[in-house]
Amino acid sequence: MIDRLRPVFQTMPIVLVVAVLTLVGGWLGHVLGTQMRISSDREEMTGYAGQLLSHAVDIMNEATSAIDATNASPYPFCSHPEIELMRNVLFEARNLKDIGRVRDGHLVCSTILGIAADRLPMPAPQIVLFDGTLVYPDTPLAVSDSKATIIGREGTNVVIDPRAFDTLNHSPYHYAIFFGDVARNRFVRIFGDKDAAAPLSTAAETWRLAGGMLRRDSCDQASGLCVTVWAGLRDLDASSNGIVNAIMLLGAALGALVALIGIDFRRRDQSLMARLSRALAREEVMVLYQPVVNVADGRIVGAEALVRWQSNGDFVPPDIFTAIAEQKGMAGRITRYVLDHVIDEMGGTLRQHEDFRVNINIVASDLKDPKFFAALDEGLRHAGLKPYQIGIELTERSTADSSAAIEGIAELRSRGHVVYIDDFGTGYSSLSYLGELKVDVLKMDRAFTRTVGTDAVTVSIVPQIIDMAIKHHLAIVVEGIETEAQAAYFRNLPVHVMGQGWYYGKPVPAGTLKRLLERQDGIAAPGKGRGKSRPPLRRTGTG
Ligand SMILES: Nc1nc2c(ncn2[C@@H]2O[C@@H]3COP(=O)(O)O[C@H]4[C@@H](O)[C@H](n5cnc6c(=O)[nH]c(N)nc65)O[C@@H]4COP(=O)(O)O[C@H]3[C@H]2O)c(=O)[nH]1
Repeated sequence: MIDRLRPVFQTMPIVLVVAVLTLVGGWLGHVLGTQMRISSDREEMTGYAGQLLSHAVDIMNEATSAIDATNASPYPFCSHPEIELMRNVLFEARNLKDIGRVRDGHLVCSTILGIAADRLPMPAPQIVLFDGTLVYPDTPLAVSDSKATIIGREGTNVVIDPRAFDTLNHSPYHYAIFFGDVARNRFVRIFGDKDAAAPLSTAAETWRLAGGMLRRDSCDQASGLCVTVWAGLRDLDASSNGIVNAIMLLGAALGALVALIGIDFRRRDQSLMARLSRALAREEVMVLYQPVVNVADGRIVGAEALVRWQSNGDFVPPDIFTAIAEQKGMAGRITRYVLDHVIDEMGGTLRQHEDFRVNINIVASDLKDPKFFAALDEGLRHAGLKPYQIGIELTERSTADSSAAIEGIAELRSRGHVVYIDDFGTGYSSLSYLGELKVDVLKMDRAFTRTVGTDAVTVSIVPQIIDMAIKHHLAIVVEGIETEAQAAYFRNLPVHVMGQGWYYGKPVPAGTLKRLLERQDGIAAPGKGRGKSRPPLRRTGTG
């Protein structure tokens, strides 16, 4: 039963990660889509309110002009010529339904009524503006059963077409137009929704999101008009649900994609580690040796062991797979593999030449790993080598956990190993930190070597690093020497340094290194010339 369920348990975390990231992506998409929707709704409402206001301004201008033209009539009050004049004025107006003349609070004549048989009383205006303009909103008309807004001044009234805004209806928005004395916050609704609440403020623009409504009020002091536009969020949702849903789906799809890419990366890492594990077990990983020379005379005094691995025919850079192996807890296996190969392949040479040294690279976790220390002891004892013949290289990164690094380094040195700080200058270490770490040798990163012979500003750091290394009694290995100019620069320094780089030799198999050594007197023939170029074995002075 458990076996049958195993695949389900194995795939469950993947399904969970994909589901969670899909939901998170969908939720973010929804939030983003809603924000975009609200901002586009706002934009649309602003445009709509602008159209309403400009139409309302046109209507009020028309009303004012009609009133002025009628009041300027040269004819007797409500005479036939005056009514004729009023009809001509009305003919020119697009949004007015009637023009009438008023005396003592009564309508006496109008373009539609002609001369009223009975004088019709006008209701009290709802608002009287400072220039004497009277506003009668929603007022029953004498000539029909309908109601309309009437504006009057100095004995003339105009009836505004109650359908003047019909062409501007725009679902899902509602609107209302207010008119009055904006500065004193006194106005009445003259058009639009009867239940509309008065503007919340007389500012040029006010937004309110409450009660499931998005509302915009805007007032224009010059014309005395305020426009209020609002819509229910649900109605807005319905009109733009498509876009929000599309963005939400896109977010969900992106979330799922990120999850799948992450899982694929993890699988690749895992399968890379599975392949590395197989390659180590089958001894398919090679160890090459790069000569370390005495820069003064170019003689090989040691070597650095470097791993080489080809997976499915492709070369995998060692810094990449060792870093992944470190994350996956597999780096210790590589270290022990390299150590075993160094002892197997170079043990004879090391026994023959006691002042020759091969360095191995280790990682932070090795410093705390009893298996590593046991393997070192066992390897040295078995091969009959001196501890100082196996140098230990640690990158600056490996020493980030300083207390563990200090302890591990002290342990290695107490056993007689020479400890190198690798790629110096690229990471964490300051020279004072180096003092605390108490290593023996500083390997100056090849980034600094590259600047020698150029105008690069960083070249000025090289003498500084060397000076401070001397002050801390550290020996120096310069990495990445590629040209004669670089070699000459370091050869001519007043201090003795070791060097490593393509100029002296690329990493080569053990057999090739041994042949190089055979060509070199003093190494090829033990005793001959020995001691001419000893590598720095121990830190001197305070160390
Ligand atoms: N451009 C240039 N490059 C030069 C020159 N001279 C040497 N090199 C390269 O510089 C690197 C020196 O090794 P590293 O600083 O310890 O840096 C090493 C080390 O951090 C890591 N590594 C290699 N082998 C091992 C190993 O066995 N264990 C662990 N933990 N890390 C290893 O991978 C890094 C890269 O190793 P490699 O690719 O072998 O690259 C090597 C070497 O091939 C030169 O003149 N010019």
